Amino acid sequence: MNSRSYLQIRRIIGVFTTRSFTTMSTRPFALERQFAVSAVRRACALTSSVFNKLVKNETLTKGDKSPVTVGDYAAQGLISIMLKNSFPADPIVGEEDAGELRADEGKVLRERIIDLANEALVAPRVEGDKAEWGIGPGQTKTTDELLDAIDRGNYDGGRTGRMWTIDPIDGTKGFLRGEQYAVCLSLLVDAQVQLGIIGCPNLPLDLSNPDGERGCIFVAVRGQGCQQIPLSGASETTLSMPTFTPSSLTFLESVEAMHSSHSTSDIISSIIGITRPPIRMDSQAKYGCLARGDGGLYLRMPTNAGYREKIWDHAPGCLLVEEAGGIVTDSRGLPLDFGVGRTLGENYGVVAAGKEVHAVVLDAVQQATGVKAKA
Ligand SMILES: Nc1ncnc2c1ncn2[C@@H]1O[C@H](COP(=O)(O)O)[C@@H](O)[C@H]1OP(=O)(O)O
Ligand SMILES: [Mg+2]
Ligand SMILES: [Mg+2]
Ligand SMILES: [Mg+2]
Repeated sequence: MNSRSYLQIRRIIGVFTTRSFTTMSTRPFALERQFAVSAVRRACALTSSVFNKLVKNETLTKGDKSPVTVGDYAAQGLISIMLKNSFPADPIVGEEDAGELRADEGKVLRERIIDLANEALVAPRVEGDKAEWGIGPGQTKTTDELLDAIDRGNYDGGRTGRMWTIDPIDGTKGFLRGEQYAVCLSLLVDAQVQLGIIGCPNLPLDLSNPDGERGCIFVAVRGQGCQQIPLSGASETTLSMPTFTPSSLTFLESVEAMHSSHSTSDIISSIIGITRPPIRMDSQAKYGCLARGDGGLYLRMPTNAGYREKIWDHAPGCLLVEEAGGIVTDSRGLPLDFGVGRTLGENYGVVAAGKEVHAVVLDAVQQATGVKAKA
């Protein structure tokens, strides 16, 4: 072997060794996780600042009668712009679209949303932020760029490939009341949630100390556990659901009786023998609370046959709970299917609980609703 071919072989071996070492030492979805924490932290800062300055005419009512604020639009635009810079090939299933903002009547709202999104984009980078994600000084966008970014959330979803879900403000009614809401982001690959993250700016780090520090991020990567990070800092705590017995359960449910049937939950609760009152809370913050042991059960029982649950309302939270050791199914006992499209399809509700109690709860749900178990 001449010295040139020897060097070529050494170079190939060198490259190969370096590559495999990098792959081995980097956990799957490490970059996506770092990105997601950064994007959700920035969006939480945006929504908190909106709440403090929100005025009455900055909220619209959508076709389904639900409210949407300048904060929802600006936060979706911000995350979408960051995604376009970071993972340009990945499609997005986002809750909001810019249709109403493009019309003449949307002009005032539009200008306010551009200002909010640009303010959030140019905010100084903090540890973990990367310039190539399109954030930091000088990274402003034009009106058209921002509206297009919001509309990149129009992907139809489906069973194959990578896709992100964005719910820029989940629990908009809670947000408007100054109570709980969440900024929610997830990454699905072939309809399986691989990364889920929920930022809860108003949630106490410890629910038993409501006057203590507020603001939590919950994040999970499949196979890597579920962590809580204070919104104010970087330290992480790994969460694991404690063991509950059926009678020691406290359940979590929506504040809004239109979103989840309180009366069905009451029946289920009396079948199980739960005596404690439910913790009522808006948004996917409930999934984060469940993952960290604030109550051992989250029930979401349909109120009208026509409503279809959206994938952005459950994908991140579902992974948080599973990674903390819980089980999430519908009332038939089937896993939630994130591959149907933008919705979960026909609505069989959501039953999320610790693994020791899930079977007992499911049985009670089926007794109360008449839904049959499916293998
Ligand atoms: N009729 C409905 N049934 C169930 N969920 C609904 C309904 N209308 C809106 N939602 C969505 O329920 C979620 C809030 O749930 P919760 O009541 O648990 O806080 C939100 O995603 C909200 O949309 P939005 O994101 O627009 O607020
Ligand atoms: Mg909404
Ligand atoms: Mg939502
Ligand atoms: Mg929303």
